[in-house]
Amino acid sequence: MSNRGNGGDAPRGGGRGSGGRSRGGQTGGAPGGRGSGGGRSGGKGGRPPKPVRDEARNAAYDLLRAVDERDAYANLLMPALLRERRLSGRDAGLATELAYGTLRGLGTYDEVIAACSDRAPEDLDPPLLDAIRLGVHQLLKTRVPPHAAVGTTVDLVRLRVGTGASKYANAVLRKVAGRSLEQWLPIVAPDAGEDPVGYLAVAHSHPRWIVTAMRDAVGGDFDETAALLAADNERPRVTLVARPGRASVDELLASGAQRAEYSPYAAYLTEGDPGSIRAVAEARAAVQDEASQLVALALTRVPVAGGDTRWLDLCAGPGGKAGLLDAIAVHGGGAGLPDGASGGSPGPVGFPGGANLLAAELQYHRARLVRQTTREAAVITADGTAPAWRPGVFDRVMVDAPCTGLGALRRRPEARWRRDPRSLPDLGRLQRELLTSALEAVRPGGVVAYVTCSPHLAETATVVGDVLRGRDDVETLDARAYLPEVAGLGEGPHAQFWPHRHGTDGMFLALLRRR
Ligand SMILES: C[S@@+](CC[C@H](N)C(=O)[O-])C[C@H]1O[C@@H](n2cnc3c(N)ncnc32)[C@H](O)[C@@H]1O
Repeated sequence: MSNRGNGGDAPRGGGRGSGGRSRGGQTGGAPGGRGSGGGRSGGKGGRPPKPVRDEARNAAYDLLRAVDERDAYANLLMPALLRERRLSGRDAGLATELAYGTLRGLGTYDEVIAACSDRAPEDLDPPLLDAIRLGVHQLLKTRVPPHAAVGTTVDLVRLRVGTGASKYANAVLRKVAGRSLEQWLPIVAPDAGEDPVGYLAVAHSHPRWIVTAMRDAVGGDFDETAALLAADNERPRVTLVARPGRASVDELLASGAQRAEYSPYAAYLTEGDPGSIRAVAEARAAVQDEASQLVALALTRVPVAGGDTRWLDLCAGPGGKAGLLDAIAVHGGGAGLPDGASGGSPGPVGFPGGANLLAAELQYHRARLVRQTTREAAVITADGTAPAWRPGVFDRVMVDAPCTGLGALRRRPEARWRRDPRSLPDLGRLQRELLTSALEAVRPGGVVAYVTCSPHLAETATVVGDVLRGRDDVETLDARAYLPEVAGLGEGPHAQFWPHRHGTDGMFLALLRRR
């Protein structure tokens, strides 16, 4: 992530350049006096002590380098890296926290580094910059003691980058250690009154364009935007789904999970590896965000007159929602739930079962993943905009459209720096085509769910509004009415989940009935 898009384009505060570099661990005493960070200054005129290799920090560092050098996806690479290094338990937790936290926070950290260095972050050698970021994260966002944060980082730079670079890192980090994050922000962030977007971008480490999009999506409120951005920097909880008729929430609870707040199929896993739970290993249960479960459930709850046997998932890969829809279609929404109850949810579970799902996915390898999450569904590799089916044959259609994924930034730590606002027009065209195709595929009286994992208005209400403009054959339903267990879904008629309100991904749902 040496080039992190336009995240750092906020005007810098007065601190830039105020902390001139000094060498060899002699930083001249960092102001603020937070213990001055310890660090490695070496013996009197002698050689510094032999660097110690810290496996957790090395793994975190290697992840940062892989994300920068080969565009690796952190959440895919990290588990493999931990296995390869034989890191488990606390070490695995530390490596993951340090790597993900650094990736999330580097928009803030680069501003602090800029204030403590005579070179702009973009002018530093990327391997050195990543190591310094790792050190800054420990200093400003963790309870790692400052001397350990500086010392382990300096050792890491000596081992992995070079001795000269380690002196530079030492000098920068000792300056950083002189202040807390709260003390740095007024120095490095723009004034919140003059440039609220710039302030939020630096304070919460998001590119400006995402701050603007989130602000618009929450209705312009500064504090709510700040809460949303802060939630993006939190580690998401692990939520499991018990696919009805295949597993039960009680089975997940017996495996150590906790009852969830909203979805009747959900349980929260607060510790441990989901893969070690038998129902998950057997694909009867899975890891699935609660909002993903609820938008699928909402589609199945809408009453549909007449036959209700043919369902379509138009964008099914990798198969999360298809896995749940397939189970509900076949077994019914109440299967596996206690009699007359719907888990922790007061909402009805609705559909009685007896339907079949067709799951379509453009990419072959993703269609193969859908086959692993479903049991009874027919899975095809197909372009949803050029249907392989006759029009008007489906009773329910899910279109979970490709999008920027701005609602899932918590679980993809580097994503905010990779997403590009220039992708919005192409995505918007595809979203409109897919929704139009879904409305053609559904029969009169049938229902379509349009879903995105993004709250960006250009991908949500605007798409729905544009597609429906001039059409009198589609009724917009109040999606919130089919999610009675969840408050705070917005002004309607569409429903918007939020990380800061619901602890879920920022999932959008529109429910549309063909007349
Ligand atoms: C947001 S993801 C769907 C996630 C999925 N519903 C789930 O819950 O796991 C969007 C999917 O649409 C697929 N896609 C993109 N263009 C498509 C098209 N024209 N027809 C069908 N699928 C398409 C992408 O490959 C991607 O797998």
